[in-house]
Amino acid sequence: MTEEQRDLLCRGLTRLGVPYTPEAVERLGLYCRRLLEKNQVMNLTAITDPADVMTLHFLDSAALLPTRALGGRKLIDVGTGAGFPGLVLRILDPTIRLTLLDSLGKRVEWLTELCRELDLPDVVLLKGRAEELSRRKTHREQYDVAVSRALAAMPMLAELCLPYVKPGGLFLAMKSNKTDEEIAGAEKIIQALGGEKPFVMDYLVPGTEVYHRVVTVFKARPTPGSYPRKWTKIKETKV
Ligand SMILES: C[S@@+](CC[C@H](N)C(=O)[O-])C[C@H]1O[C@@H](n2cnc3c(N)ncnc32)[C@H](O)[C@@H]1O
Repeated sequence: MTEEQRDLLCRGLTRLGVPYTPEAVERLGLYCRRLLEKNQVMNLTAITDPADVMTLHFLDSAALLPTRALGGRKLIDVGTGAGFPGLVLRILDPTIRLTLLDSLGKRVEWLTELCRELDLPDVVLLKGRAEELSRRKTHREQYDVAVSRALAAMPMLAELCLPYVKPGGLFLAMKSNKTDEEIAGAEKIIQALGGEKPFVMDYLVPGTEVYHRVVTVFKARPTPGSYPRKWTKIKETKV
């Protein structure tokens, strides 16, 4: 990582109010390098400039840390892709007990290799479809927090994520700030899945002029056994 990139990252973390150690910054530097190297041969991200990785991937992911009590929590990142936001959260807060889930075997294999190289042996990696794995006892309502970014529109996303969350836990969806309609359209299904009315908070991604949003759903009740439905049904959900 160049001095400039390190500066961009550290200033952004400070602006977000996220504490960091030199080890965490080193790990993020290596993560960025491996991501861009692998991206030459495997589709991991549309972002190819290291400075944009610092802001639009790392700082955007880190924006979940200051406002939410994630420390010590069991957290699942659903549809993690190249590890966003989950792996960034775990690097910056080593007390998070992290599971990364994705349906694409090649991405999960790459993440497994990356976690080995970053010396993060406690990160659990799962290959499978979100709507199938949440039916297993070992995953259903076993997590304090489910997070997800850029996986699906809010009504579908809620059905993919809320079944993982224990009653009393949280579902955090990372969205663009132009999602009022899809969030309003998800209220009914969120309630059916055991969640309360979503709470929306917009933030500026440090080092950019981009506003993103965190949608927080508190899970008040268990998810009925009829959810999640099969993918063919889920995707018919109107936005
Ligand atoms: C657009 S990418 C977003 C990746 C990452 N969260 C990010 O923000 O950069 C969506 C990811 O979700 C995965 N995915 C899509 N449908 C899924 C499902 N039903 N269950 C699990 N993963 C899924 C895809 O393989 C892909 O890696």
